[in-house]
Amino acid sequence: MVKFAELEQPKQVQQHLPVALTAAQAGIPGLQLHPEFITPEQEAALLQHIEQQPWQQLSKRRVQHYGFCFDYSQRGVDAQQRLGPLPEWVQLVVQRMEALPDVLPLDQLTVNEYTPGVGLSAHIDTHSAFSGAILSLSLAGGCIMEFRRPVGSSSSSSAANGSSMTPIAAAGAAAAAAGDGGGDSSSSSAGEAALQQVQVYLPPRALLVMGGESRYAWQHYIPHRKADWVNGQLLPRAARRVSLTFRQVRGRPCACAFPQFCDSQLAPPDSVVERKSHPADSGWMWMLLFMALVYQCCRVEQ
Ligand SMILES: O=C(O)CCC(=O)C(=O)O
Ligand SMILES: [Fe+2]
Repeated sequence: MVKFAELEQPKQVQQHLPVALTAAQAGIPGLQLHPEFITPEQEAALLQHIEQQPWQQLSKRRVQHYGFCFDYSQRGVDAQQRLGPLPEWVQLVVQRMEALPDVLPLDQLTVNEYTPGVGLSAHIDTHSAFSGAILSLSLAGGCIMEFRRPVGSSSSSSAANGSSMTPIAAAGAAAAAAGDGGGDSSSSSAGEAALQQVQVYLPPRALLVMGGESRYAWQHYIPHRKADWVNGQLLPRAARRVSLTFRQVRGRPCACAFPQFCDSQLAPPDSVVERKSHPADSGWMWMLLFMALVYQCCRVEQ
């Protein structure tokens, strides 16, 4: 079973930050943004097909899975459990996506429905679960998607001058390593680490392609809020945003160029991610034990 890394979101609201409307403005290597990738008619047809399929209710949003099932308890997919090919009604779009640079043949689709106020926690889609680029097609509504990664760990300098890139301080950056459950920033051994953060606006019908560094080294997330500030304009979230996330399920370990973020290339999580604090780990516990010992010794002396 392969896992899906999910991390805490930064707490601060950043209304003042510029929001990228194009991939060039975002400046994240490997990121592509294709506005109006589909027509309003194609969007309506996709929504109609989706509406005829059964939804799985999660705590805050509804989802559908095609190709392979996504196991939320494990935050991963079982590559041995194939549901079947992607549905007929999505094939035309899939063919166009597969013609884009960096996109491998796609065999897994997750449909997410977000209502206003609902977002998605920060994560890097698990390296060992999916090969190559991750694609997200937005339907019905738009939202800001935010990207972040620790400053100074970039393998490419092309990101440095991105107009929408802002260094911020946030805790627990090292937990971005693909280990699961490393999101307790207060217990991270990395302490406060500087992050680069980029906000990208995803309008309906736009296709986002996360390839290369943007897929393997940057966390992405959707803030849980009811409106987005986009360059001075407050855009209320639509009644719903439906996203189609396309991926290729990986059959073998990941050998990407970002081992610090790669669960295939890291040692088992216990040895690299600081475990959550246990009472016995605290200095106070040892101090109490020591005092009890001294007390016992003193009593024996008497
Ligand atoms: O809703 C989206 O656009 C992104 C979904 C996503 O990041 C994911 O399913 O891993
Ligand atoms: Fe994702």
